[in-house]
Amino acid sequence: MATATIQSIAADSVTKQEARSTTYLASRLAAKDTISDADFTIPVIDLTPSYSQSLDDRKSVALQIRQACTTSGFFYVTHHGIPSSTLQSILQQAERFFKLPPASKQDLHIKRSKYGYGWEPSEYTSLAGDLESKEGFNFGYEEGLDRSGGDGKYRNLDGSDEKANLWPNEAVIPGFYEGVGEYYGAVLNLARHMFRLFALSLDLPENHFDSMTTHPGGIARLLYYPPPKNSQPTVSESAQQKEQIGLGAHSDYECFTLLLSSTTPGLEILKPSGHWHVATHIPDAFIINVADFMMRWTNDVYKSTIHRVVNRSNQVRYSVPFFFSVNYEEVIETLPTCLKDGEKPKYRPIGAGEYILERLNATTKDGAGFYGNEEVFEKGEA
Ligand SMILES: O=C(O)CCC(=O)C(=O)O
Ligand SMILES: [Fe+2]
Repeated sequence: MATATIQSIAADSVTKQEARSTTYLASRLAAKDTISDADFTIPVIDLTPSYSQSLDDRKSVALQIRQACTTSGFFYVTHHGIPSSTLQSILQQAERFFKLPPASKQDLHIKRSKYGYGWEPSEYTSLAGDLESKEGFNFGYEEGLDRSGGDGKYRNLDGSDEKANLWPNEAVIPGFYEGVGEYYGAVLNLARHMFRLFALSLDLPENHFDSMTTHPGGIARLLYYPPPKNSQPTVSESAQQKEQIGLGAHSDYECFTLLLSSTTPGLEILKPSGHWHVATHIPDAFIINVADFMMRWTNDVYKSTIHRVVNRSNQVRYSVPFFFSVNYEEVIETLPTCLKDGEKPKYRPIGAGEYILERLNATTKDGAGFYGNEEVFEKGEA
């Protein structure tokens, strides 16, 4: 089993330090990982048995999840129950959104949000100091998007209860909210199902996380990656300076991410050797990866792995990550099943919303956040 640790983070260190994106990234890159590239696989997990009445069938899927989460931290899922038409239609909504004239997107600018919601123009936000070519649209959980109807208790990342999403006007892009809602509702259901499998995979009762995901954090993004401006981009390491970064190297913040993308490849996952693995596109599959909050919760038993996006093709790439968390007011402590006899937790208890907001703001200049800020990172200071 891999033994990567985040060396710079002591048990009770403040998360402000941990959160700083370049510091965090550097510490993760410096962490020693004992698995080899040969053990670094991104398995394809067929979810069919996870819907079986038999607990043993469900546990067989959980075991595969555990294997992936303790090594590469990434896996594909197929036969997840979301119709292909729903997947295609959210990618079409993304295409429609990004084709809107910039003037229609200005009202939704991310600088109008305290939580990083709304429209991110190209080269506006950055995860690792790179000028990122991607354009994005971010939104969070709201009850209207939850097929379970929710329980009326949703709170924003900072505990407030105002409505925080920034939606385009229906007249500007008719059917957008409904289309996004169809997808969000479906992926939220799948995420709750996955959490039950995660519970089994961690030797916990299957319903362990259910009560923590009744009005959960669930930030989704529509992302657009233009083809590179350079004429002949190449995957060779020597040509790295020619790469046009779509989304800088990072690990995700929440519990786990479900990623849908168009057929254009671009997702690159950092292997133990330091080389990038270019993820293959599998039609109708999701890529799921462990995120930092889950890594922390499991005392590093589950790995969140660094990844980035570089579009090396001459086609546009669209993607729709969904970052799943628990109810933001939950305070989490290391899961007991992740501690060996006598082992101490590496991390202090922390609130889910508090942690994610700090990580989000840490990607901005002086940690000031996006709200009201015209410039959110120092361009050219990688
Ligand atoms: O667009 C992708 O393929 C990945 C996006 C991603 O890693 C993110 O938004 O955190
Ligand atoms: Fe990511």
